[in-house]
Amino acid sequence: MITSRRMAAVDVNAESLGVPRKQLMESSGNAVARVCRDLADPGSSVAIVAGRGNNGGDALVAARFLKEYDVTVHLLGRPETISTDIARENWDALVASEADLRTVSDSSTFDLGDPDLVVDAMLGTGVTGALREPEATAAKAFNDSSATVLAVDVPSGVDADTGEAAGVAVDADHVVTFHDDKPGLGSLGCDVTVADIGIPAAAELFTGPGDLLSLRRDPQSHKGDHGDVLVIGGGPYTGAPALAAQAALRAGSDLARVACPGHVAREVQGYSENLIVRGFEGDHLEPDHVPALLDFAADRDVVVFGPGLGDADESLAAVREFLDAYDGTAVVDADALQVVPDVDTEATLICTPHQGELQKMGGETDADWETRADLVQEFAADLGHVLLVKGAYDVVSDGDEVRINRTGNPGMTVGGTGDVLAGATGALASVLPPLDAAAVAAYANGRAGDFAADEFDGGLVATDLLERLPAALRSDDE
Ligand SMILES: NC(=O)C1=CN([C@@H]2O[C@H](COP(=O)(O)OP(=O)(O)OC[C@H]3O[C@@H](n4cnc5c(N)ncnc54)[C@H](O)[C@@H]3O)[C@@H](O)[C@H]2O)[C@H](O)CC1
Ligand SMILES: [K+]
Repeated sequence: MITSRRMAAVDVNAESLGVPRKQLMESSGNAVARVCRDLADPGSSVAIVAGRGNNGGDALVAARFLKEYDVTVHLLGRPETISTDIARENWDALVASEADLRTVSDSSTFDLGDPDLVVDAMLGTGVTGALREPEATAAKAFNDSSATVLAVDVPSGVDADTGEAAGVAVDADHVVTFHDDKPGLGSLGCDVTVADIGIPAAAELFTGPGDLLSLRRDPQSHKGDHGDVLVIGGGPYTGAPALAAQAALRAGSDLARVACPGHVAREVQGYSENLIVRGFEGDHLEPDHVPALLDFAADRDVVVFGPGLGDADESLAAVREFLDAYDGTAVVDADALQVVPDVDTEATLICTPHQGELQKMGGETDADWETRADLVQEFAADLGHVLLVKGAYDVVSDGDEVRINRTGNPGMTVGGTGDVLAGATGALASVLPPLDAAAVAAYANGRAGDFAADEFDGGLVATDLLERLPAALRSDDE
């Protein structure tokens, strides 16, 4: 099963792998034609009803493949209003080929005729709200006709994720959907064919520019909608919590707070006036601090636990106590990771170990990334948490799905890049599901590192990543 949102991401990732959308449309159209041949005998009449988006484009391709049928193509709207270049190119090819074409400018000019088969390609995953005209009139005509109705990707007017319709929708006999089954189709009671349209498995497995699409902001949003992240760390190290908190801001969090020992607090504040810093007594985290930290964490979206914390027994005991009682979302990094296998927590954890830390947690690793991916997936399932295991190929898994990130470069072995990643993961976990947050953070952190390496090669430092995170999180596909 794949949601519309994930499908849109995978589509862009396929494009970045060198498989353009027009090629996918050709495969989709071919698949539509194959199902038409299963549903209607050669020589029968087929009405292809195409909308102005890519769903319509799929069916315009199908028209070229159905030479042995009596095909009429109805375009809902004027050709100038076709909304994508690839759909328009396929329309133009039909015009040049003198296919039997009708354009429907308004609902009064729509005449379905009496076809044996209707191909519903009015709207696919691009639908918003109830069907407008002339689509609504056309949908009623399909539903009233005795023709077999084949829907392209999803019956027009139906939400592919929920199976619900905001108003009138096409009642299809059969759906040919692309790449993978859609969650909303099962409840419709029609036959579903899933057609492979040649999207490489790599477009789902490897993070890519499509993964950034989920970060688009609602223009109506308010302060706090994009995250309030609390970094708990510092002690032996002072730079690490400051880097993590600044990374949270650069990755889009509205607020970033740091809770750390008092002497660290002064330094962290000195690094950046953008941070809200709270010091606690003593020179490292102790169990006595936990009740106040739990209170402080309760109103935050995500806690990032571990940067610069050190591995004093008392600090690790405090991490254990905190996680035992905490039920929010936490990114766990650095020395805090080693307690994760022993805690019984209600919290949603995203653990960000490098391979040494993974082994310290009881996980296994391997030089071959595919084997490592299997091992990480199994270990994530055992732990019941999301793992982001850092390496030349980062492996992200929630125990069910696996994503691999290939951005990044050897210059990133410099100190502090892991703290940046942990902070960015915290910010993204305020706005995305945990697996997506980890995958997008790994992708953007590596991409920021690649931008920095263009300038500084092996001399890049962690603060270079901070500056480049916003650009690394920006989608070029808008
Ligand atoms: N990788 C893939 O999944 C591929 C999918 N393909 C097909 O593309 C469609 C999605 O195409 P898109 O252009 O994004 O959207 P639609 O064609 O569904 O619709 C856009 C079109 O419709 C108008 N519109 C929106 N809502 C309404 C409404 N309620 N009433 C009337 N009109 C509406 C909007 O203004 C646009 O003009 C996917 O389903 C697949 O079929 C690719 O071909 C191959 C790759
Ligand atoms: K459709």
